[in-house]
Amino acid sequence: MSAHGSPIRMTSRKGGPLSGVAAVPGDKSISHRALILGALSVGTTRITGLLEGQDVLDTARAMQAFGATVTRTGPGAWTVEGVGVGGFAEPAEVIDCGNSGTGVRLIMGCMATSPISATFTGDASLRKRPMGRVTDPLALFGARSYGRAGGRLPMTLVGAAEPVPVTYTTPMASAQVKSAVLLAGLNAPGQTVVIEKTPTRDHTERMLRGFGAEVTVEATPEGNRITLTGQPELRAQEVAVPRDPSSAAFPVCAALLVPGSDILVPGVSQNPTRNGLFLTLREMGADIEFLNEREEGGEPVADLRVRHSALTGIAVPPERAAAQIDEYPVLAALAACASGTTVMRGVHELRVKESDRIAAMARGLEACGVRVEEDEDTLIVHGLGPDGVPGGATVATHIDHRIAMSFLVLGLVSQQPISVDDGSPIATSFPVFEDLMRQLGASITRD
Ligand SMILES: O=C(O)C1=C[C@@H](OP(=O)(O)O)[C@@H](O)[C@H](O)C1
Ligand SMILES: C=C(OP(=O)(O)O)C(=O)O
Repeated sequence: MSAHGSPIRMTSRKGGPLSGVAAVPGDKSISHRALILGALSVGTTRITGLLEGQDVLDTARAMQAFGATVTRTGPGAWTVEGVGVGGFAEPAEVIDCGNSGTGVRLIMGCMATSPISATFTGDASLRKRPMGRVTDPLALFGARSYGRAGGRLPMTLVGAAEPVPVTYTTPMASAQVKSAVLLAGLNAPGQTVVIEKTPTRDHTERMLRGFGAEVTVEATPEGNRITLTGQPELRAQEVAVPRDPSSAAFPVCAALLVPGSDILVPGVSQNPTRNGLFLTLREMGADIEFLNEREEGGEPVADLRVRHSALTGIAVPPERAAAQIDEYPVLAALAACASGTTVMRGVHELRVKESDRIAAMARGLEACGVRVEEDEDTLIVHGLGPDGVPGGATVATHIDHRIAMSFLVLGLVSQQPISVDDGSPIATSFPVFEDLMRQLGASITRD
């Protein structure tokens, strides 16, 4: 599943206002976790609203390989018959996680404390990404890993036959690392503790509790101290996956940029560990109304009414980085059309995503005529104001869905169209992106 086939060149160009309802698909982070926790539970978990993007489909296939029965019963409707904590079978095949850092790192976590081994691989993007950040803490449980230089995939992980519980302070703000440790802790006796200096998305903690595990979170001077009591019996659940705020970011930013636009984006998570972009956009002058605030699938959600707005560059608070980590590419594209400068600091984690997102955005924006500055931890975009971005370039996306979608959004307002060399990775997280954007009135074509 890691082959992307032939590249799909796509182009976006200026057109009329965007209007209508942008019902974006299910949350990717929660979809992975629903399948994984379903596989680790006793009984049949029923999931609705599952994101049917390639990243999540790869996790579904992996759960089958470890012994769970995963069945699609309708659009976004899936069941998982779990094998219980500690019940994973040794897979007979290589686990190919495609483009998904979340998939591979969480799955490594949940097999690391079982007496089985598995070999993991992924596409050319995932094979470049660092896995030491999960295999280091997993080694403390007793797991061993054999990968390529620099802790790269392909990699074989040998699970601990007699795991011990672990107390681990995450060295970087990463929900994937936190989650890998907590999932490994499920099959270790006693209490596994993760301390994180900066809070990151908390779906694993919320969902583990929902599946019946004992998880406590305590605020300490060192940061959040998350304690999991090992070897629980997880019980199958009904999971209604809320819509993905990281996907919502694309139609939201497009509507803010295209003159005359007025759209509604229903059911967007307002989980404080995920809503950083919306706070940032409001500080830039965005007209976003949060309507009908409620709870869905255990997450606070709201319907967003978004209207075209005059935007001003700001310094994004670095402490907000984790809560909008996947939204920096589209924020950088939007910042190019703001008046003034947008400063994004504390963003070094962007360098180890599907691509080096600081470099990919900087090179792409420069090709479109925008002045940027970067250092290891910073991206600064000098906005050209509405109508100021020349465009007229073909941007390299480096097998990165968010780079592709960000430049397709920018092309809706640049003076000349913008093309991306390969839009096929969009299917990893937002398979209906083109249709949804076209229905709103955007001009996005395949060349
Ligand atoms: O746990 C998750 O579901 C995710 C965590 C983040 O990655 P890091 O843990 O590398 O920050 C994020 O970028 C990714 O898209 C999804
Ligand atoms: C970083 C992302 O995903 P992952 O790490 O799961 O590949 C993303 O979707 O932006």
